[in-house]
Amino acid sequence: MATSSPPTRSLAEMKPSPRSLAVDLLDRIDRTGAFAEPLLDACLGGHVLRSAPDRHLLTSLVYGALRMRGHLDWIIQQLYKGNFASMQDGIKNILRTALYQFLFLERIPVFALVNEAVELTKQRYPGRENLVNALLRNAVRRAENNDFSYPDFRKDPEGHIAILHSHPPWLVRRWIKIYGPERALSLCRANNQVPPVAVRVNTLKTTRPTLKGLLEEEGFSVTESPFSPDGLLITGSSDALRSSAASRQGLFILQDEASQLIARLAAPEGGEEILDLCCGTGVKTTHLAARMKNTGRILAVDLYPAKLEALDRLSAKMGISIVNTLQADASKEWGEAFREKFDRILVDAPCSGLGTLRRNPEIKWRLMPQELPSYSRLQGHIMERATALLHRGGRLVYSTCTMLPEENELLIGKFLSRHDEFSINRSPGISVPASTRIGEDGFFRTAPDTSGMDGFFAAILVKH
Ligand SMILES: C[S@@+](CC[C@H](N)C(=O)[O-])C[C@H]1O[C@@H](n2cnc3c(N)ncnc32)[C@H](O)[C@@H]1O
Repeated sequence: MATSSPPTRSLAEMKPSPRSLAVDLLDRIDRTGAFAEPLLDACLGGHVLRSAPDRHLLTSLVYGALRMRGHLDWIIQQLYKGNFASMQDGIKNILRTALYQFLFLERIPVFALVNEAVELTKQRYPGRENLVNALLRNAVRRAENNDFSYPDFRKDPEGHIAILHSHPPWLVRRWIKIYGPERALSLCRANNQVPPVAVRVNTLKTTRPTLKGLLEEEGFSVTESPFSPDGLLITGSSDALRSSAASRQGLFILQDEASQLIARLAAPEGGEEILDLCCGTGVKTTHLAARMKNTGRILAVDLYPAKLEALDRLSAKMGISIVNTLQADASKEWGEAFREKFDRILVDAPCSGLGTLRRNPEIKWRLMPQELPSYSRLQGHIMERATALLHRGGRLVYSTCTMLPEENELLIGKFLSRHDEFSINRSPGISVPASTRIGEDGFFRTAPDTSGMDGFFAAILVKH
């Protein structure tokens, strides 16, 4: 990919239209490797855009252009005579956002989107506006005449899915091999849908019916989540939800339903000693604490101090006092003081994240297949270290948000072959909606195409 940067302009210097901001954010995502969500939050939080439709358009453009990048780039490459790989990334993003609007959003007049793309190019890449104009007008004309011939699903399922449903070919090939072409198609289709806005109720401060009522009073349309007993699904933008009074009071946290089920699989009880080995910013740690009614103790470990600081802030906001944080590398040897100390351990392992492509579409374009073995290695090392820390009879939950066997079933299979003191807990005593996601092999799985939840995997292990 070309790495040359556009002339730098601060947000303040730019015309604050949703389209120019979308291009700016996409450029930053490409240049810095940042995730879309925090950048969008910061941009929307800065109130550069005031009207709700403009804020919504910005969000749709950033996520849409990322989700459909493979499809959009394929179209551009059908029309561009030069070397697409060496086209400036900023020009690619101008073309992608304009084309995305034309192909996937309704009620945006063609002249408006072409004119704005051309104007933006004039400002940022003077001399290239004719190219952008010609490419966009050509793409619009050919699309209107149904003049693009996409690969046929029966003859070339990999090409069809990769182009039409916008996933990298290597990943489509992997999923076809694992799940077959039909399932790979439905999974990739689902990955391009806008995910539901799901929140987990902070049961230390309120109840699900009470929070539902409060959010409805604030104007949100709310339903109870079908799988997580602690969840609500909200119609509307997460942007508005974040600035709600209920959010400021720490009455909920944004969390996908599948992710909400993981703490339930760990089934912690009040008064226990829990180890959360890869706690991140504490989305699941705070759920564990709530399930324990804020009694007992949780040691929350992560490699990155900034995440632990965020966890401390979240705990305070949610009224949690039983969490201690520790910055450490969970794949390294632990001291004697920790030996068989814990009743339950959660290893929410660092993983490729391929189950969350609806929410983090940038992952599919960033992840390189050659990186996958390093995830499995790290996951294996962290699990090895965890074994000594759990006392006999204790529960070890391994979870990921990915859908590749080497990070999930195969990893646990190898782990069990090395540790006959562990076995899969087949009757973990958890509530019905969560247990329906556990297969005959004892593994917990969710997927966006089968349940509308993110793709999670978990194994509940017990130490004898
Ligand atoms: C899947 S995320 C955890 C998400 C978190 N449990 C939550 O629910 O918010 C995996 C975490 O592992 C952390 N991590 C990566 N390598 C690690 C290591 N060697 N030791 C400890 N933590 C690590 C990452 O910083 C990341 O926060």
